Amino acid sequence: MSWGYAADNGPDKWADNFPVANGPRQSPIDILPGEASFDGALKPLSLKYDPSNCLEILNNGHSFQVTFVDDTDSSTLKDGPISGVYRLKQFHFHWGACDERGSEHTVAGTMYPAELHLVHWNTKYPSFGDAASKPDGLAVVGVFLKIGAENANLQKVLDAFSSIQAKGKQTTFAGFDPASLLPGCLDYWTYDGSLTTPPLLESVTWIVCKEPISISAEQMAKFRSLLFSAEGEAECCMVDNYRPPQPLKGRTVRASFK
Ligand SMILES: CCCSc1c(F)c(F)c(S(=O)(=O)NC)c(F)c1F
Ligand SMILES: [Zn+2]
Repeated sequence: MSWGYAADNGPDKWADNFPVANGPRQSPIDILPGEASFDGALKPLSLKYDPSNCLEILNNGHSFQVTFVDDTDSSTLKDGPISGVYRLKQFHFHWGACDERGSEHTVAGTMYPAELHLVHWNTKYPSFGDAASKPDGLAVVGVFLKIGAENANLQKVLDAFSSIQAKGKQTTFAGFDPASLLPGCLDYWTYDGSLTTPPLLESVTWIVCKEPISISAEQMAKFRSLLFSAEGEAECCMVDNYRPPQPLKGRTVRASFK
């Protein structure tokens, strides 16, 4: 049976097939602002995305993701805590069955209803797949979602959900600007971590934005209309697709802000 988020294949079982689940730099973590070290050497994030790189939206059975053409340096992440150029590969979300849970990172124990992940790979390596196995291979920008005003930019993504309700469904999705999902303030925490889904590779420089973006309760409910299950299978709502916080194991979390 493959991994998932249910009792019999969820986060507590992942170590059976992916022993790195108990490794030294696992994600997510609980971020304690009072214990983060301000680092004046950290640069502001430089995110430059080209909406024409946006390719398609798909339900991969664990989340939905929007994938980007990544054969040139037209949608990139630079500066911040990283060196070199990282290319945007895809973005996806994690969310809960109710507004009280759903994010992967927590802030002093506070869970948000959802968390956006923008996945980038280091162009010092020839491909995403190659980078994904290197300690400095990936950089993921995490953005918390909180319940509030309707998010018109996010609505463009939600409007595509009818075409990707079941696992394996995908449809073209063009001209979307992922920068429209970023908060106004790009203050961030950063630490060395991992993918939060199997294979849980310890190759991610995490960049978690302090400021959340807003989503309305109705929009959040729409996330929960997606299915983990494929067409023809017993319907299983796609909810609670988040891994809980993992041990810090001596890692330092740095802050780009005072
Ligand atoms: C080899 C995975 C294909 S790309 C991908 C992904 F699909 C994903 F879901 C996460 S995550 O661990 O869930 N969130 C940080 C990633 F990090 C990724 F890089
Ligand atoms: Zn993720």
